[in-house]
Amino acid sequence: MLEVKDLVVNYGGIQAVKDVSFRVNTGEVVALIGANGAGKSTILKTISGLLRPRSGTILYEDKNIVGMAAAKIVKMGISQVPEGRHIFAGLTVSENLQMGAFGLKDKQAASDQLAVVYDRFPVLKERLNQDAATLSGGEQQMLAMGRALMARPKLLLLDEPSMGLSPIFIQEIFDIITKINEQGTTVLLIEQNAKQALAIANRGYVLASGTVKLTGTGAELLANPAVQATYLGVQPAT
Ligand SMILES: Nc1ncnc2c1ncn2[C@@H]1O[C@H](COP(=O)(O)OP(=O)(O)OP(=O)(O)O)[C@@H](O)[C@H]1O
Repeated sequence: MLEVKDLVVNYGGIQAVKDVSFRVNTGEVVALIGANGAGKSTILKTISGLLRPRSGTILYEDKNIVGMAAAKIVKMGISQVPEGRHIFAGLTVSENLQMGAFGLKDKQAASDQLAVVYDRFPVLKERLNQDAATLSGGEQQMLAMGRALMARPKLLLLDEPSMGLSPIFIQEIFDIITKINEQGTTVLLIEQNAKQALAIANRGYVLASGTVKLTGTGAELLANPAVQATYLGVQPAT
């Protein structure tokens, strides 16, 4: 579905992504993990069309989407939930969700999809007239995910969905991601919470300093001593 090849992204003189290649197959959950500053968010923003790479290709369903406008990329089936959620704080829950449907062709499609989103996130239905700013952190994350789902994406990009959430909510968010995937949406997830991300991922890539250092199935990476020592806080055996 998605093939990123030899991606290089700079911010002025800073090379944030040095030479990254990876792929996401239809139906998978793929996790990109890595420390702060490894380049994860930059990669997602480049796929979404918010940043232009210096070089490299991003093939989505066999078309190179580099240089396409972000709105066109959404219409092609890629939606991103940004880091920090970026919900519209002055709008209600329902207004936020309707904003996510801007690319859908007709009102009926939008209202059908709204029903799907309320079914997936009952808490949003209970609060549809509440100002988004007054939602808890976990509810805001659900709203941001619900808004991205309003566009009926084939590929959902999630930037640190567990950030700032309590442990019980983190588990709930990962369970929801699994359910969204089981219902047919392919997921590319970036996370610092490597343990839970790899636990739900079919495959993962470990990034450091702007390049891919390791790849494998979620289970292989969870069992890898280097990943355990660096990202999972496991002390090496002596
Ligand atoms: N707008 C910007 N201008 C200049 N440098 C930037 C900008 N955004 C990111 N960078 C730099 O690019 C590098 C990669 O940042 P990026 O946000 O992609 O990392 P990340 O892996 O997502 O980190 P985190 O987990 O902390 O969000 C960092 O060194 C960062 O300082």
